[in-house]
Amino acid sequence: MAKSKQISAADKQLIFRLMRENFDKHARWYIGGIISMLVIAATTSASAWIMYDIVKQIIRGHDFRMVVAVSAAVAAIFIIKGFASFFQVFFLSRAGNSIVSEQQRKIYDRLMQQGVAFYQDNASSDLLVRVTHNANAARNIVDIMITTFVRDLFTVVGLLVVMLWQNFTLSIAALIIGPLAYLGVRLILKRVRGLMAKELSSIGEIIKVMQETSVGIRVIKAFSLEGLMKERMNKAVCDVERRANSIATLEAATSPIMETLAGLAIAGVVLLSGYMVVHNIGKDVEAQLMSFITALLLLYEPAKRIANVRVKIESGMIGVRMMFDILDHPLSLMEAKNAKALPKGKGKIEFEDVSFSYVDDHQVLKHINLTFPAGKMTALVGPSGSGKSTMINLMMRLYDPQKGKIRIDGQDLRATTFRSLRERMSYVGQDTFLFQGSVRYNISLGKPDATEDEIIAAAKAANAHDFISGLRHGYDTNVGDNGSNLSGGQKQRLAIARAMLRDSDILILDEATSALDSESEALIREALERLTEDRTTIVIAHRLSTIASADKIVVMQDGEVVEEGTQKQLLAHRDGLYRHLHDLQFHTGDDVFEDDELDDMR
Ligand SMILES: Nc1ncnc2c1ncn2[C@@H]1O[C@H](COP(=O)(O)OP(=O)(O)OP(=O)(O)O)[C@@H](O)[C@H]1O
Repeated sequence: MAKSKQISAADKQLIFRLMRENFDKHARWYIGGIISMLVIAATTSASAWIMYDIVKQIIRGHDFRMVVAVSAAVAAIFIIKGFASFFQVFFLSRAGNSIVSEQQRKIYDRLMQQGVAFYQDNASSDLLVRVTHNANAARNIVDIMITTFVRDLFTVVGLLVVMLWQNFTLSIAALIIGPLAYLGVRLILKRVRGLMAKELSSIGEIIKVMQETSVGIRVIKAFSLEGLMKERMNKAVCDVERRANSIATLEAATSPIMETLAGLAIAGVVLLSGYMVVHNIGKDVEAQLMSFITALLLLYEPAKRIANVRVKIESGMIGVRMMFDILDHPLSLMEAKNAKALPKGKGKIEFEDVSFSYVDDHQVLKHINLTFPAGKMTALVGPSGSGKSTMINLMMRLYDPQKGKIRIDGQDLRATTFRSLRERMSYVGQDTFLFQGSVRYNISLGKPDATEDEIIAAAKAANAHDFISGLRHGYDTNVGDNGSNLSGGQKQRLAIARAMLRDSDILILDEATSALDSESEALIREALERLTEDRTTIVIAHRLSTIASADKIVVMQDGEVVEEGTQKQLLAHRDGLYRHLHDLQFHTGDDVFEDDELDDMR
């Protein structure tokens, strides 16, 4: 962490970058805001200056017209200042709100570019804090920088000119407190930094507990984990409360320091000026002193804000740093500069000597050489952890293999644009994810410009139309949070309808392992048969029916392909792994096997 003495060079660069990136876009608002602030600074100084004329006219004035002119000037100064304050807020809040939305868009765009690996390394609660809190921190820093260094600084300079002009000796006496105030604030800075970082991580923990509660509520209830969750939440909430208190105390601690110093300075000035009046030193001394003391009193607030600016910047910089961390985080998966679209083809997929590991010391796939024939169904089978899902992850280019090549219709995936690759594929997974919205919306995600007829045809082909028609609002029924208003089998059929609508020539299917009731299972099986027809299909197969209808079966073990062939060929291998897996399932009487299918297989 940087020393407390100065804002670190890295932070200065970030602030500069933040200002540069945001100033151009919102120049109109900022220029309006800056002009308003200059007017505020000028009118504030003028209001101190005019005290001289007020006192002079009242005490010694013989010309009533001058008195009228002075009072008109006073009114004008205050009216102008009032309008300038309005425009300052008007312009700066527009710029500020626009910065927040701009930064949030930028962060989200960057997150969208990141590969799956990034999301595994970063907790979603942490990302949430970054999108919500940190974008606001960026706005605050820009606001603080501009108001402090334009409005407050110019006000202070204007008032200092008034003071020096009115009485040089008193000015020097009063200004001795400046360096003392600076020393006082420095003491506070260091602690604020550490506390802010900790407070943010506690806020992240609150969000994490809340997310886990919402997603895992069934498990929490079933295992009576309410107490445990409450304890976690309580701890996080207390941490935030404690740190917020400490930060507030520290920020407030600048007040007694500043008030004491200001009190001493003003008392000193009163003493000195009293002496001058008593001994009649100087011309129009009373008028001068009124103007001087007004300027000194007006100086206090902006000077305090300037002295405090580092504490404020320190607090905000934690969020800004976190924001730039995300914006500058290298992309885990990049599209090649000269990437080409994947041309329409039959959908043949080849793995050539592919090796892959998620983490350095654990190789998950080892030298895979394999072809998935175009227009045919290939089933991947093998024990849990053998690498089946990883094969699919690589095929969709969610990760890149460390070694070897994957080609679709002869084109290397690394030389292919993400969009064209993903457009050629549909994916139906074990856990169907549904987005907040209607049934229609969720199906249409397969092809956003689909017509109503196409959506209904896809739902019919997926055996989903009947149940959808029976829902309260038919296709307009809201599916709830991640489809919570639908059953597992219904959700799966919606996913199949989505893939039907997409009508891509490669289909990737991760079959559900969880048991469905037999009617649901039959409907899904029938829908899948329709979906997989004449498509290159790669399926992680758990059901015997799927394996039996596959054109090719690939058996995996410990990241290697140990057998491949048709069902018949593999069963003929008495000592083969497939034969072993098959016998194991058969003898356990797993209900996914049906007698007639087993007879067929033999
Ligand atoms: N994101 C990840 N980070 C690190 N290791 C992972 C990750 N995903 C999977 N693995 C590891 O890679 C290996 C292969 O996992 P994979 O999910 O491909 O197996 P699988 O055959 O699909 O298993 P299952 O049938 O249980 O789904 C396992 O040892 C697993 O622990």
